Amino acid sequence: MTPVIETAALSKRYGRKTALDDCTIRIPAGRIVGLVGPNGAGKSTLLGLACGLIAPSGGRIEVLGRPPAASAAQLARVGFVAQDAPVYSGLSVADHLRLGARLNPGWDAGLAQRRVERLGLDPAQKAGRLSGGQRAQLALTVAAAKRGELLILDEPVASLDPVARRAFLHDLLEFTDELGVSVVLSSHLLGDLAQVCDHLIVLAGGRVQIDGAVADLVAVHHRLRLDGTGAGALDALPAAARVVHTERTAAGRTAIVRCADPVPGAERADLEDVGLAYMMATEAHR
Ligand SMILES: Nc1ncnc2c1ncn2[C@@H]1O[C@H](COP(=O)(O)OP(=O)(O)OP(=O)(O)O)[C@@H](O)[C@H]1O
Repeated sequence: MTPVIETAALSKRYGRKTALDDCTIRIPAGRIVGLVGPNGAGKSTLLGLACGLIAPSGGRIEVLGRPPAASAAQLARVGFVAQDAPVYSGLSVADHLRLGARLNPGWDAGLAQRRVERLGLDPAQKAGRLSGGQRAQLALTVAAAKRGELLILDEPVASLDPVARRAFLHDLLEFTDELGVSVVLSSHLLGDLAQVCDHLIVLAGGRVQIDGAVADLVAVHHRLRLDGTGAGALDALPAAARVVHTERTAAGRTAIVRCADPVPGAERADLEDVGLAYMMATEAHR
């Protein structure tokens, strides 16, 4: 199956600033991908490249097997919601749907209508008067009703409270299942991503730190509690093990260890442990 996004040595520079460097990833179809990284890691840059909004400085990127934004037909295959869920504040909910219908050849008016009704959005309400959660849902509705094959969402839940975030992500899961669409969403909220993502990409310092199916990543990462300096436990690790990061918290010191074999005394790491360990390890080396 054609990957939804495939890059090779992709880079993007803004003047002398390298925002993305030597990025090589392959995202299979049908995944819900969490893209995480600290501020300035290059997440929006990677998503902008995937949408064809910006051009690479080097390397190659293909989206659904073609260069991004190669044609109007290619643009119609990708739904994009930029950071802060942009909507037209002077236009009503119904105006957004009318505009979507006019601009998108594959517009699914029934889907848009059903979502607006189910979310309880008043069609006559101006978008500028909607809550942050409702605006995010409206932007997602417009992107979804394009009926593309890939949805790219840049920090869609950043401004939402925990209850609205949970509702948004639950809804996203339901309709991606229904539409069979692949999703790439960036977020700082690893706990939220753990609820919905089956593929994780960690970017830090403009570079991909880790990329893979969540099930594969958690299978080879372990959380090891350390006593005192932890020297004993770390010395006893299998030869193939690599300590990704150690951290001191109120509960004591913990190491996140990468190892394909079992690590005696360790627990299975979760998506949050893995994402955070790679981000913090990179920051610690800067
Ligand atoms: N148009 C631009 N001109 C110059 N530098 C830019 C531009 N856009 C991004 N950058 C720089 O590129 C780097 C990556 O930015 P990017 O917005 O991709 O990061 P991000 O991971 O999305 O960050 P955040 O989580 O804060 O949204 C940053 O150092 C940023 O300052």
